[in-house]
Amino acid sequence: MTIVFRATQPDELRRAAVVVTTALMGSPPSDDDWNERGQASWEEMPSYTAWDDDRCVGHVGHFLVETVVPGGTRLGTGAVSRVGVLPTYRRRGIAKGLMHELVADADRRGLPLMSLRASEATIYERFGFGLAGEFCGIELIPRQAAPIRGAATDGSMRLLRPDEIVDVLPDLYDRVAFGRPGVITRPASWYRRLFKDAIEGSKASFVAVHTNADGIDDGYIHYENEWDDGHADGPTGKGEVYDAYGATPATELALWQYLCDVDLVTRWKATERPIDDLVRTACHDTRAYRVRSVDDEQWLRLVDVDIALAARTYSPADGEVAIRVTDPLLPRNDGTFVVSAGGVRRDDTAEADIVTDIVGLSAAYLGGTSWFAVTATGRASTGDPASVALADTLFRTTPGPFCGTFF
Ligand SMILES: CC(=O)SCCNC(=O)CCNC(=O)[C@H](O)C(C)(C)COP(=O)(O)OP(=O)(O)OC[C@H]1O[C@@H](n2cnc3c(N)ncnc32)[C@H](O)[C@@H]1OP(=O)(O)O
Repeated sequence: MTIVFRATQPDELRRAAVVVTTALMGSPPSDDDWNERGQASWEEMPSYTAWDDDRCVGHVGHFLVETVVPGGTRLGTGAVSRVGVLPTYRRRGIAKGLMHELVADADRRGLPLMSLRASEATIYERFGFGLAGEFCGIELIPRQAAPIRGAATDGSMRLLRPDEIVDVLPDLYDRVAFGRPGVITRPASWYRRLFKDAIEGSKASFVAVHTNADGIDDGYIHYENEWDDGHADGPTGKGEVYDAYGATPATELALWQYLCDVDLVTRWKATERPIDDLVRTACHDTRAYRVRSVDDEQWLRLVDVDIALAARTYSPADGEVAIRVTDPLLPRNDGTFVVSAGGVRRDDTAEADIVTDIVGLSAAYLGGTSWFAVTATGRASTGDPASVALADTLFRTTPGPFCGTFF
């Protein structure tokens, strides 16, 4: 059997979609789904397919987005998605061949980063991805949580009409959502998917916008609520929070104060919140905020180490640390990078304080995984624990990384 890997052609997209939905145990797109949204979202994604003769058997692709890195610069990113191989073709190196094509594609396009959400956490390190950020699932009991400390009190909230959402949100998201490293830009075409129920009015799904005292929209919250008839204390309201972005911490907290004031809801949940969520600290009673789960969120791969390291800022610290990196897939990245508060220089002759592979560097890059953890777990080595402490000071970011968008 000879498997051929090649860039997916426009007339092959629907067959690729069937392969991916089969692999991910979903339903293949209906004609309506495909015509309405599906085809367009596949067309905007550069992708590769694997072929056994004329049978499509595997697919990988990446959306072209930007990721905020520490300091606020946005770097071009291949947001990897729709990875799937037919059950009858697994464990023969097909995903490997496709991922190698995709990494090379990102490199050719000049994307300094690749990023993904993994179906299983054991798959992607072999392609250079490191776990760069986690999220937590939480529950919030509004009556216990309020008042939310630090919430802005001089603004106002308004609910968007369903027909306003696609017009208002892209610009608002771009203005207010980039407060953390790891946040990504959202292509305009994603809004109909991300806000489907609020746009169609098919559920009690809402977007509420915060307007500050100067009359400027500076935050929004996307949430749903419903009756919970199965609650032990009798019927009560419950709700789920999706996006909650404010241009300032005070605005973000005002969004949560708003949720606490929504009548009838006795319990909010959110499946994706930052690990260092300010909301927890802001609750009148911090036990009103319960962490229910912690999971891997953002897997990152540095495609161009020179550009990526130069693009981020570093925290104040005395001294410099030399990090030697190896990258079997992209040997151009092999080298020694000397990092200080002032920036980075490449000096392949420098004596290394820390030696790691591209996985270790990618994990530590956004400041979400410590060099201490990378070293202690064998992904990096050092003869000098003080260098590891210095690297952690330099790479630390506050607030920590969070993406918040599933793709
Ligand atoms: C970003 C996203 O889209 S996440 C969604 C990923 N897709 C899915 O989970 C759908 C269901 N699964 C699948 O379609 C396939 O099993 C895939 C895509 C995960 C793997 O495809 P395969 O063609 O079987 O992988 P392939 O044979 O190339 O394996 C490459 C390596 O990954 C390893 N590997 C593959 N799948 C897994 C897994 N699920 N868990 C752990 N290791 C795995 C293989 O052992 C192999 O290791 P090696 O290089 O050290 O020998």
